[in-house]
Parts: sequence; C-alpha cells; structure tokens
Amino acid sequence: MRKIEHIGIAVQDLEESNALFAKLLGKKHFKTEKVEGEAVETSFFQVGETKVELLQATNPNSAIAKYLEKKKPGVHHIAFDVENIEAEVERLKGEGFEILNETPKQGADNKLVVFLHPRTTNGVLVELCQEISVNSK
Ligand SMILES: C[C@@H](C(=O)O)C(=O)SCCNC(=O)CCNC(=O)[C@H](O)C(C)(C)COP(=O)(O)OP(=O)(O)OC[C@H]1O[C@@H](n2cnc3c(N)ncnc32)[C@H](O)[C@@H]1OP(=O)(O)O
Ligand SMILES: [Co+2]
Repeated sequence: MRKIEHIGIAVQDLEESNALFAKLLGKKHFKTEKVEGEAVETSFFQVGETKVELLQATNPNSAIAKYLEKKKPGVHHIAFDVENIEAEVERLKGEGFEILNETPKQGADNKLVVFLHPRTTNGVLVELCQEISVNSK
C-alpha cells in the first residue's frame, strides 16, 4: 500500500455535500464522475496527497443506496493506492482477507479497484486502487 488514495464518504445529496465540503476544506471539488458499474455519482476534493471522495447512489441497487438504508451518511470506505493490484490481491488472499471482487473493476478517477469485505478488515470497507496507466489502455 503506497498511500491513502481517498476516503469515501456516502452522501444523500451530492450538490449539498459538495458545498459543505468546499466550506470545510476551503476549496471546491476538482471533478465529478459517474461510475455506472457502481451506480454512483462521485465528486473529488484533493487534500494534500490524498482525496475526499463523495458518493451519491444513482439507483436503489447501488451499494451506497443499500448502505444508506441502514446507516447514516458518513465515512463509507478507505481506499489505498497500490502499485500492482493483482499482486496485492494475491498477497492479501494469502493473509486471509476476503476479496469481494478478485477481478479488478473500473473505478473512478482512472483507477482499477478491488474491495475487501469489512468483516475481515476490522469493520472497515477497504478499497484498493491502481492507476490505469496510459500504455495499458
Ligand atoms: C467509485 C468507486 C471508486 O472509488 O473508484 C467506489 O468507491 S464505489 C463505492 C461503492 N461500492 C462498494 O462499496 C462495492 C463494495 N461493497 C460491497 O460489496 C457491499 O457494500 C458490502 C461491503 C459487501 C456490504 O454489502 P451489504 O450491505 O449488502 O451486506 P450486508 O448488509 O450483509 O453487510 C455485511 C456487513 O458489512 C457491514 N457493512 C456494510 N457496508 C459497510 C461499510 N461500508 N463499512 C463497514 N461495514 C459495512 C454491515 O454493517 C454488515 O455488518 P453486520 O453483519 O455486523 O451487520
Ligand atoms: Co472509492
């Protein structure tokens, strides 16, 4: 794990939360992006080396929608930047962590992502992110 790539925060209303976090952080989000595969719309704030990712569900089947059925808006996951996501998945499997999607999937902000089940990570939903480099497209 090279650094915390982002902190994912589940929100009910992206526009409202964008305005709140702009006040909190003293800067506006630098992008919004829909991720069809996760049925979310995201917005990103750069905070030093890491980011804050706000996530709003775009349909009721979204993991974010399901989360907000049971829990209040708040910190949803921690994402770590990794050099080689396949190698990291193998390493973590060997360490006994439960991988939710062994095959990396498309995330936001030009990343391939994998999630670990929170029941094997002390109750924290963990996301691994690998930058999709230009020559691997
Ligand atoms: C755009 C992308 C990106 O950055 O590139 C994203 O981040 S997309 C971010 C959205 N996509 C994802 O999160 C994809 C991965 N997430 C998932 O597959 C799911 O949300 C699960 C983590 C498997 C949870 O699914 P679901 O809520 O249906 O299962 P469940 O209700 O049985 O929950 C199983 C247990 O996990 C707990 N649980 C659920 N969500 C949790 C969360 N975010 N953090 C910590 N614990 C969590 C529940 O309280 C429950 O604990 P108890 O059994 O003790 O009650
Ligand atoms: Co994320």
